[in-house]
Amino acid sequence: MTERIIAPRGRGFLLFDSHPGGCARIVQDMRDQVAPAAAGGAGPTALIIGSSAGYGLAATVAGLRGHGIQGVGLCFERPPTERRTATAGWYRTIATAELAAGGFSFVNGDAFTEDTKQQVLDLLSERFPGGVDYLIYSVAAPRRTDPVSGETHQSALKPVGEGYGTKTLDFSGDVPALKDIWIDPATDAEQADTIKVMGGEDWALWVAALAGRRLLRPGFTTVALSYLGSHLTSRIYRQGTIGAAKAHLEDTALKLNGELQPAGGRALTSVNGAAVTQASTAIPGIALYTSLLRGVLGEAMRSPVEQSVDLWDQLTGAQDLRLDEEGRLRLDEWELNASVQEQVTERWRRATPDSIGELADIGWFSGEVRRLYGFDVAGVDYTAPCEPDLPWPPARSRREK
Ligand SMILES: NC(=O)c1ccc[n+]([C@@H]2O[C@H](COP(=O)([O-])OP(=O)(O)OC[C@H]3O[C@@H](n4cnc5c(N)ncnc54)[C@H](O)[C@@H]3O)[C@@H](O)[C@H]2O)c1
Repeated sequence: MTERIIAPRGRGFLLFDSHPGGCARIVQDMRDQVAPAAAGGAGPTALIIGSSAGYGLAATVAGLRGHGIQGVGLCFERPPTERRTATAGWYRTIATAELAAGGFSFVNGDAFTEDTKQQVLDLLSERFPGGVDYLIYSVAAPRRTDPVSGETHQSALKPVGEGYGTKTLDFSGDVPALKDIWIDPATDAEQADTIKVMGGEDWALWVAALAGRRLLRPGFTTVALSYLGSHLTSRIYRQGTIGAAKAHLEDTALKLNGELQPAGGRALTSVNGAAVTQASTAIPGIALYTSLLRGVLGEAMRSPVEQSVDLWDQLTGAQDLRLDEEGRLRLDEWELNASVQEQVTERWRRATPDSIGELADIGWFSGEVRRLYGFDVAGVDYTAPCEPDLPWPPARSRREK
C-alpha cells in the first residue's frame, strides 16, 4: 500500500477505515494521563487479554507507564489489506508497543482458540519462565467457538423474559435522532449462547492453562471486567442476556478465587463505569444513556485510563482494595452515585427530539465514536497522506531493549 489521505467513511457507529496517526496520538494522550513509575527494578509481569481497545488498552497503558509491567498483550485485530486500512486496534497496538520498549509483547489472535492459548503460553514460558503476577481479562466479542464441541455461539443483546421498549439515539442518519425502539425478549438458547461468549468460561480456561504450564507466580491475581450500570439500562443490560453473562463471570470469579486462595492467589471482577467503546455502542439505549451521563458529569466523567490507574493502585497495594458486599472491586462509584443517577434519570424522562440536544452531550459522544477509529484527534493533520500498511510490532527479546 502507498501513502494516502484517510478520511472517516461509513455510517453511524461503523467506519470502514482507521487513521494510524490518530490512533497513535490517542495512545500517547492516554500515556500522558498516567504518572510514570519510579525508576528502578522490573515491574510485575502481566498477561492482558483485550489489550488493543477500551478497558484492556487502558489497563495496558496504565500498567506500562505507572508500574513498568512486563509481559504479553493479546487482542484480535484485522491487518491492513489492499483496499482497507487495518482496524484501529492494530495501530493502537503499534503505538502501545513503542511505550513498552521491548519488555511487553503483543500477540494478535483469537483468545478463545487452543492455538492462541499455546502461542501465548509459549511466549510467556520463553520470556518469563517464572510466570505471571497478573491476568487481566477484558474481552468483548460477538462470538466464540467452543474449543471442545467446535460449536460457534453468537452473543445477543436482548432483554430476558419480556420484550422491552426504550428510548435510543439513532446514528444512522446525518444527525443523531432520538427514537423509540422495541426489542423482543431473548430465547433460552440466545441467553445460553451469550453466557458462552461473554461469561467466565474462557477466563477460567486461561487460568487453568497458565496453571497447567506452571506460569502462576505466588500471589497471582486475576481480574475480569464487569458492568452493573443504571436502573435506566438494567432491562437491556444487567437483567438482559449480557447481564446473565456478567453474573456467570462474577460466579466464575468466586470459584476461581476459591481455587487460587490456598496458594495466596485471588480472582476478582472489576466493575467499571460506562465508557464509549466499540463494544458498548452495540448495546441499544447505551448511547443515549452515556450521552446523558456526560451531559450531567462533563469532564468529571472518569476515563478508562483514570479507572485503570485506580485498578493497578488497588491491585499492587498502593491503595486499599475497595470491594463491595459481593466481593467485586468497584471503579464505578462516580457513575452510580445517587445524585448523578437522579439527574440522569430526570434528563432521560424529559428527553424529547426537541430537548435532547440540550440534555445530552451528543457532540461529545459522536466525537468519541470517531476517536475509536483515530479521527477527531487534536494535533493530527488529516489532510496529510499517511501510510496505512504498518507491520504488527515484533516480539523483541528483553535483551535487545
Ligand atoms: N465499555 C463499557 O462501558 C464497559 C463498562 C464496564 C465494563 N466493561 C467490560 O470491559 C470489557 C471490555 O470491553 P470494552 O468495552 O473495553 O471492549 P472493546 O470493544 O473496546 O475492546 C475489546 C477488546 O477485546 C479484544 N477481542 C475481541 N475479541 C477477541 C478475541 N476473540 N480474542 C482476543 N481478543 C479479542 C479486542 O481486540 C479488544 O482489544 C468487557 O468485559 C466489558 O463488558 C465495559
